[in-house]
Amino acid sequence: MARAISKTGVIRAAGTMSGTSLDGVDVAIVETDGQQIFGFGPSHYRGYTDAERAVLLAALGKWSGPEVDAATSVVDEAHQQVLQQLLQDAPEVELVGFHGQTLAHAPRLQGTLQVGDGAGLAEAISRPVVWDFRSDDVAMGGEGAPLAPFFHFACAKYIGAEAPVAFLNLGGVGNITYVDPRYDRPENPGALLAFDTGPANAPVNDLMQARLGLAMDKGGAVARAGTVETGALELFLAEPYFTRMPPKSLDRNDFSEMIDLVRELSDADAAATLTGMCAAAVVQGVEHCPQMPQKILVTGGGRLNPVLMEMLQVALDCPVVPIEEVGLDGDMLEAQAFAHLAVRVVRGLPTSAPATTGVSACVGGGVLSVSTKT
Ligand SMILES: Nc1ncnc2c1ncn2[C@@H]1O[C@H](COP(=O)(O)OP(=O)(O)OP(=O)(O)O)[C@@H](O)[C@H]1O
Ligand SMILES: CC(=O)N[C@H]1[C@@H]2OC[C@@H](O2)[C@@H](O)[C@@H]1O[C@H](C)C(=O)O
Repeated sequence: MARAISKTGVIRAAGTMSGTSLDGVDVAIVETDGQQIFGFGPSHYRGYTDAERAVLLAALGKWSGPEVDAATSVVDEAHQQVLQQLLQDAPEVELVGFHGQTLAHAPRLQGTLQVGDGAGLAEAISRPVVWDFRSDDVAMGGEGAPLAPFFHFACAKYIGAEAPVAFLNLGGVGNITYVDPRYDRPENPGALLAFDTGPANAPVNDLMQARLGLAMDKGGAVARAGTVETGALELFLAEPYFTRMPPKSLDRNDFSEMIDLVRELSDADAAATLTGMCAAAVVQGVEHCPQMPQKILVTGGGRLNPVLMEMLQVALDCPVVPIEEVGLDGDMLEAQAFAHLAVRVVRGLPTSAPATTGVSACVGGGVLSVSTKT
């Protein structure tokens, strides 16, 4: 017999995220009724091994075939392991939101692909699992991303924001959510505006890997020694993506040719220029906001890069701070988002809106798979 999910009240849900940086799987617990956040629980992280990362990298940009099957197995195994670990600490978890790993994203063409078998996961951990969060949005004309905005709205209420704030996620790709907390619900027109700002850390990571055999520019040390090459920056900003009105979204490798713009530069200048491009894309993005947010709360690994944070602070006319400043967890926010969204799905609440993904009407995506075990 399947475990029933309570129809009202607070649910202790776990959410997972395997992001575009391909570093590993985050899992985190949120206590929520799908609208309000009541608290946060423990979290875990399970890194991918080099061999696993190579399997995922080989499948990036592919829609089917043996590479995708191999990547799916890696994703399934890593998620089962990290969730089994979490459930030892928190057996009371009632529901799991399983994002999976995005391998390809072209919402207006082939669609969007997040691999991972939610039905298999539900059996493996004996919990109901909500997964495939993005397909319904894309089917209704949306970008399928970003999806964290409805959670950001709840976070803005949780931290007691009274004026518009922005959540800026700097992972492999950057995305921003403008939240006006004076509205009651995230689906109210005017409450949210969200979109991907541009590439964030992925190009710098790719540069570090190709030139120095490093996974990232830790602490921005390489960029700190260099100078931004303005000609390359201007060419980058001439990309039509930046003048396109939001909502809009990107695939990890949509800007992979950026690396050509810095090919002739020294390591330090190339790193500084790619970091400057990430910052400039965010600055362009902030201009799309209805008004300057009172604060920009930065989440994701980019908040740990002081060079990037300084570039943002110099260019933007409002405080740009790590999200820890308001008591939230910048490493786990995306995993927490999918816990919250899973609860919204089982409660029949929408997970995206025209202002967050460009979808034709509010939609509650996601597939619910229930374990057959008691
Ligand atoms: N100490 C650090 N210094 C500089 N950069 C860092 C540091 N820590 C993390 N990063 C950057 O942040 C990246 C990881 O960010 P994050 O975990 O938010 O990505 P993700 O969740 O995989 O991506 P996305 O949100 O696009 O799915 C690293 O690959 C690196 O580029
Ligand atoms: C298609 C896809 O997986 N997009 C991711 C990616 O990583 C960051 C950015 O691009 C964002 O749009 C999204 O993830 C976050 C969690 C989101 O949906 O809100």
